[in-house]
Amino acid sequence: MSSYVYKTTRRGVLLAKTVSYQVRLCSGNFRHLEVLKDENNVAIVTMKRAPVNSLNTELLTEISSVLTDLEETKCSGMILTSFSDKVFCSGLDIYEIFKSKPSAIGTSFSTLLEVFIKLYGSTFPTVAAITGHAPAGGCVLGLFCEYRIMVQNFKIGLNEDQLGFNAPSPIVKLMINTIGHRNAELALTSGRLFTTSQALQVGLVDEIAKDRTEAFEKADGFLRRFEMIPPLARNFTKQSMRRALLQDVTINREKYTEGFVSMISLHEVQQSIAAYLDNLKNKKRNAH
Ligand SMILES: CCCCCC/C=C\CC(=O)SCCNC(=O)CCNC(=O)[C@H](O)C(C)(C)COP(=O)(O)OP(=O)(O)OC[C@H]1O[C@@H](n2cnc3c(N)ncnc32)[C@H](O)[C@@H]1OP(=O)(O)O
Repeated sequence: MSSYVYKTTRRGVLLAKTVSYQVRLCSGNFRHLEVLKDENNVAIVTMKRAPVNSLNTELLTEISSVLTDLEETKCSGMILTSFSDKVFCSGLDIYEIFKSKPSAIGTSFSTLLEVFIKLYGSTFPTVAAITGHAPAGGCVLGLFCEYRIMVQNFKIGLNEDQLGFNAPSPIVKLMINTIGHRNAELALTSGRLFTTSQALQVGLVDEIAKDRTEAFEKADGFLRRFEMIPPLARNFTKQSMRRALLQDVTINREKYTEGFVSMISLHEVQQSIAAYLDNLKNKKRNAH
């Protein structure tokens, strides 16, 4: 287990260096996730696929399976976060969509849609504690949650156009629902990554935190807003707000997957991804 775990108290979530009697590690054999639950049955799900939490099929499958477990055990809330103080999640694992077999691209995307259905449609309240950069699929994970708290001085957004492909329509809808049509169109067509403060201004995130500890305090504050709200009523309202998009993704999952695979497999798109990866490597080289 990592040296830091999150100790939850009635007064808020605090960083602690040791496992408290109040916090228990969930059962389940996860390679890329740590799942802790407090005495109030709030789960803290920490992605820990070093170095940048890129979403490969294995990590996505683990997230999906945790979400099933949290539903079954009637979890009262969930905080999704990262082990890293630099990157929340770097999006889909580019190496699973670059020069890959259509079946592998399809599996990866379809598993992301499974996470969409379970996380966006969860019966319990969800909050993302975004402790670092959240490009593309990283931003998407945040958007699946109900509330986003982001540590200052990082970047978040849907930069798919920079890689040479477009964000699929359920993601476009999610972005429109969150920041409005005009802002979404401007952001998506340019593959814009927002700084934390720009993201707050436009409504892509709900609160800014100065560091991880504050992000957790605020996440806990968000979950505690519902202490006096009957969970059944809360969930009915949530589901009614999210039903249309959830039904669309559930019914058309296969169609969206086929569309994504066809688009990613195009020669021009593969060329753009190659150029993007070169650029990423050059940036790293020049930084050293
Ligand atoms: C209904 C669902 C619809 C979903 C629609 C589609 C959704 C998503 C599509 C995607 O998510 S495509 C992925 C897009 N991701 C990005 O553009 C992010 C690219 N990465 C970065 O910008 C940076 O790496 C970072 C995240 C800001 C971190 O920067 P840092 O300087 O800390 O680290 P690096 O040196 O750049 O990277 C370290 C190491 O990780 C590799 N890497 C980074 N991102 C990815 C990734 N997404 N997939 C795979 N690998 C990644 C990077 O190449 C470095 O590797 P090495 O050079 O060390 O081998």
